[in-house]
Amino acid sequence: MDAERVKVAELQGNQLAMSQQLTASRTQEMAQRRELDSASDEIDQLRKRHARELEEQEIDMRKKDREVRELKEDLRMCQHDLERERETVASLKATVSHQSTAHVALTTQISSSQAHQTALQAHLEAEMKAKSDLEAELESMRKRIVELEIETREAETIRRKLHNQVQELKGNIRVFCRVRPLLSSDIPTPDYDPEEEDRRREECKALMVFPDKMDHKEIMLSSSSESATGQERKDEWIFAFDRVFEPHASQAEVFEEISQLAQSCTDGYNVCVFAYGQTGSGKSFTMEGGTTEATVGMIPRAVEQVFREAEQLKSKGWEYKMEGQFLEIYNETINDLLGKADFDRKKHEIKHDAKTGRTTVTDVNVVPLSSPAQVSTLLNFAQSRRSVAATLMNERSSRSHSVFTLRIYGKNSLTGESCDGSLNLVDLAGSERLEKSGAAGDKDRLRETQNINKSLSALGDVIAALGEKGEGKTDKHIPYRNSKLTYLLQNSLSGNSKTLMVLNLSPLASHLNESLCSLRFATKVNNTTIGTAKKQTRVIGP
Ligand SMILES: Nc1ncnc2c1ncn2[C@@H]1O[C@H](COP(=O)(O)OP(=O)(O)OP(=O)(O)O)[C@@H](O)[C@H]1O
Repeated sequence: MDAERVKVAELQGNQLAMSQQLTASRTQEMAQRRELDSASDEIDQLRKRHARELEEQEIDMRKKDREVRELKEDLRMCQHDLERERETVASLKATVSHQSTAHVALTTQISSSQAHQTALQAHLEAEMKAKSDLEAELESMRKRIVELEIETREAETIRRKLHNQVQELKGNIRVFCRVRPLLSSDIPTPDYDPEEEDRRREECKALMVFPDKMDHKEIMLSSSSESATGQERKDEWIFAFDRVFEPHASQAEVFEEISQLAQSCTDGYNVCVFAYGQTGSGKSFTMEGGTTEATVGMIPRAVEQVFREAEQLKSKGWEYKMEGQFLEIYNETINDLLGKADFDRKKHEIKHDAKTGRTTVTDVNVVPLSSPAQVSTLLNFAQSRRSVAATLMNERSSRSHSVFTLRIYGKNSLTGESCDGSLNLVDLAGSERLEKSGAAGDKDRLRETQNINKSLSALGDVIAALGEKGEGKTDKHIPYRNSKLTYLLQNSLSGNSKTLMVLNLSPLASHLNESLCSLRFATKVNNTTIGTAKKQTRVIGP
């Protein structure tokens, strides 16, 4: 039991200790509970603070998130910008590299340009120097030109005088002889026979010979006949003229010899060119010619030459005015070929102005001319009027004289000189004799032929009288009034006028006698000189 009591005491001591311990524990627990409470308060506070802080942090976080997003966006934008900038940089780099290449090239170019510029500068300076030298030279040339122009004008005046002297030395009356070729119309048709053609050609060759192969001044005609005693008789006639043109001579060759005379017109001289010969001998062909360049005749060529000459003389101060008239003399009556009516019925009178030396014909058309083309229109017009007249009066054109006159008035504004010349181109009526003309039984034809013969012999007489006057017989009467033709041409045949007669011949043996008559008439003219040295001519024959 003691043990028990001891035990109980022990237990009670344990219990007390334990109760003390419990109290202590309780105190401790209380303290701890207080501590716990304060800790829990503290925790609450901490929690609250933490929650607040958390909330603040969340707000902060959200703010930060937004900022991050914004920053990200900014970053993205920046990256985009950066990318773009990079691209720009890359392209700029490429440009820069390109530019630097270009720069290098440009630098090279600039330096070469500078070198070129330097060279150009030097060249320019040299050119400027050359220019000023040239200007000085030009100035001296200008002065020289003015001097030369004066000299040229003086030379032109001298040339005119010399040209005139040359023309005078050649003779103020010249005669050319032109034989036309044998034509197909000369061979009889129908029943054309080539042997007959050959025979005629041989006959022509035997009839006319041109002995002077150098100067072409002679023509020899020969014929053989049987005398009464049965002996063969050969006759030869040699004629010499200023120029003889063989059948093959072209219009250009003939004109070459005449062109000098055309020039005299622009120098203020009167020139007459006559075509003389029997009908069909080639007078119209020589004067008017055909329509082609090769066949065009003396009238258009002379007119062309006068216009050309006038144009050239413009540079020497000459200004020309030209006018033309075209008349026909038929049966001693003047007809105006440029008249308006089909057939000229007006009465025309010839008037000479003693003061001016000008000849005018009343009531005729004088056409101002400014170009050769106008002249050819005028010739065609005259030709058509002649054709009308020809149908009205059988073959009239060959039975009348046609006179184309080109008047040329010139004034030189620089030298004060003036001139007044005329070019008369005359297609004379056929020169056949009465028996050949078939006029014997025809009264009208007889009158025509007598008039033609009268005017042609009047022309011969005037020329012969002019020749005598030129040889010293100063009081010699010149029978200009003996025919309308010579009266019309009075002023163009007298003084120091220049006359050319183109004697046209047919090559046919059947025309021998007509040809001889024509040649004798032309020889009479050729032996005449107006005021200057007489020409040497010879005629041999029966
Ligand atoms: N040199 C020549 N070359 C070629 N044909 C020519 C030549 N001369 C004249 N004829 C020709 O001869 C023919 C007669 O010539 P043209 O009419 O000129 O003679 P004409 O003497 O004027 O005659 P008419 O007195 O009848 O007017 C014409 O057919 C013409 O073409």
